[in-house]
This record gives sequence, structure tokens and C-alpha cells, in this order.
Amino acid sequence: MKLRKKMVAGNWKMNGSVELVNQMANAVKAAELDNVDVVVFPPFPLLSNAINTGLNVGSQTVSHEEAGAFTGEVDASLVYELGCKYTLVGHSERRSLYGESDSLIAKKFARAQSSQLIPILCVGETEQEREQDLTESVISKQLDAVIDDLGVVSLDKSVIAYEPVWAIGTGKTATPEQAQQVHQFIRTKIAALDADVAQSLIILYGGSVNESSSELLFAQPDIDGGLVGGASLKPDSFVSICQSAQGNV
Ligand SMILES: O=C(CO)COP(=O)(O)O
Repeated sequence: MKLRKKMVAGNWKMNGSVELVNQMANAVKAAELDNVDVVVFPPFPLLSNAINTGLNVGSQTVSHEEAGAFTGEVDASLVYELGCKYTLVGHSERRSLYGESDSLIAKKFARAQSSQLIPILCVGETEQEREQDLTESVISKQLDAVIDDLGVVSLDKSVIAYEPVWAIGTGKTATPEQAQQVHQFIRTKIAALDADVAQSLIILYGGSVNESSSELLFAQPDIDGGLVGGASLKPDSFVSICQSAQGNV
């Protein structure tokens, strides 16, 4: 059975500075995190700085279009050419604040992969959907948008991030059991279509992860690491979250 390597991703959202890039790079290097894939997602203008420090870097979004007359959009192939390895797609803030639909997100996912970027597909339910017992159907629909368009094998070169909307930026982390339940649901759903893809798929948890909650979350059998927002802006906190993943290989 193939062992999945842990991954910790830091989504800086619209935060950060050249100074923070340098501090983060120094902190990550000093920690010698060999058994965990550490990736940072700073805003576009900081991508080159971050790449030049030797950090693994991804973009927070890409356009679903190829290069052309799309003012303000950023082409996935340019992001790859700069040296990024990953891009987030379908973050809940993109879905709710910028109206990104499942079908647009599937197009971005495809565009990322055809540009050799690894898409990290973000899925998750709102508080209201959880209360109405709709968590699994919401997540199924979000996954199916990609699976129906591109086939289950497209998930082979991707990462899934389960980010319950009610846990993002609220300090209300999902309990390890709540998160594990959804991660297991995702892996089982995909295993029904392709057992090998499901077995090797990295599924991250995101939503108020911090250095106190990360260890137990990452110890769950279907949680392969984290997608960290607020705590990824503090080098000490981020490194200690990465260390808790390293201890949970
Ligand atoms: O949205 C997130 C990461 O993509 C999570 O953000 P917080 O860790 O700040 O809750």
C-alpha cells in the first residue's frame, strides 16, 4: 500500500509582504521539514519572491481561460512558468465572494492541470447545510463537477481540501472526528470509482487549524495534512503546524 506523504499548505489570502516571505522561508528552512510537503500560497505579486527563496509555492487561483484579452486575470501556464507547482481552485471565498460556480471551478481545475499545475480543489459545507444534514450531498456535488467533466483519473494529479465554511476564520475548528468523517466519506466516494486514485489522494483539512489543533487532526487516518489560513501568516505557528504533520507520517 502506498503511504501518503503529509502536506501542509499556507493560504495567505490577501495578506503578506516581501518581509514575511523572507521570514517564512528562513523559518521553514531552519525546521528541516523533510517528511512533509510544505507549500505557501502568497498573493500573486509575491510569487516570484517566494519562489526565489526555494519555498514550494502555489497561486490562490488561476483563470479558466488561456492567455488573451481577460484584464486582471492570471493564466495558469504563466504561474507554472514562474515556478509554482500548485494552485488552489474553488476556495469558499472565491465561491461566495466572487460567484465562482462548480462548472467554472471544474474549468479552472482542467486549465491548471493542462498547465502542469497541481490543483488543490477546495470543498466544504456552510453551517446551515451541516445543520440540515446536507454535508455529504454538498461535497458530492462539488466533487462531481470535476469528476463528471474530467473523469475520476483527473483526481490523480490533484489534492482535495475539505474546508467547512463554518470553520474558516472563525476559530471553530472541526473536531478530529467531524473532519475524519467527511474525509472518509470523500475517500470512500472516490474509491467506489477508482480504488488506486482514492488510496493515493491527499486530502487536507482546513478551517481554523492552529498549533494546538493540528496534531490530533493530522493523526486521523484520512487526514493527510492541512490548508492553513490565519496561522500560516505567523512563521512560528506555521512551522509548528508543519512539525505536527511531520510527526504523523
Ligand atoms: O480558508 C482557509 C485556508 O484556505 C482557512 O483559514 P483559517 O485557517 O484562517 O480558518
